Amino acid sequence: MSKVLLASRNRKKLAELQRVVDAAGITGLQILGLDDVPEYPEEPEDGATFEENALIKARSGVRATGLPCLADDSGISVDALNGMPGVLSARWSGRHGDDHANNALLLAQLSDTPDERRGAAFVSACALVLPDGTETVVRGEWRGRVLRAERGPNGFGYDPLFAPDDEPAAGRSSAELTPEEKDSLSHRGKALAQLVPALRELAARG
Ligand SMILES: O=P(O)(O)OP(=O)(O)OP(=O)(O)OC[C@H]1O[C@@H](n2cnc3c(O)ncnc32)[C@H](O)[C@@H]1O
Ligand SMILES: [Mg+2]
Repeated sequence: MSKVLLASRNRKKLAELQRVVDAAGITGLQILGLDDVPEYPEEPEDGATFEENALIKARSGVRATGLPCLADDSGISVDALNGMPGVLSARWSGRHGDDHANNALLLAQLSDTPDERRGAAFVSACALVLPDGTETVVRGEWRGRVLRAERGPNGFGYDPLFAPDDEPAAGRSSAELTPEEKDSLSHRGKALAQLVPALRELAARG
């Protein structure tokens, strides 16, 4: 069984990757999380772009474990905030990973922004780095609008505040989509879809 490490502390990303791999019918690929490998010092996510940060995470995973390594760096880019929070999305409120505080701050910052200027995009860059040094970086984007209050129980992070533009999601936040609906439309779904052939090949190596 081939192994790939998802160098992420976010369990929701692990679940999304597992669903994409299962939906693609890829068998023979075991996805490990950081909890499944010996602890190693993680480097700061201090890149200027999602792509740089995804590479930082994937390269350090390969260096530490010798396993093929996948990493996602993602966030929400709000038009009215000139693309911020962007790479700072996970720590926008100053407390890393505090979804509730991050969402509250974003809502407050946009309180005077009218509906027609609440456009935003979720962005995901995914990097796959192999022990032989091969590096592949892909990107997916998901356009929508920032709502005026949180809505819906699913997903994570900014999902309750994000209303996708796509017709099938009409009138719902991304936290009101089923996991399968989110995968088929989302930034991460679009990025990971581009890596499916490489993951299939990894699995086939046994
Ligand atoms: O770095 P790792 O360990 O992978 O996990 P993380 O949660 O810190 O992930 P990022 O550094 O990539 O930060 C991404 C932030 O952007 C937000 N985000 C990314 N994808 C999202 C999604 O699909 N739905 C909602 N929010 C998302 C979420 O709030 C995250 O805190
Ligand atoms: Mg992070």
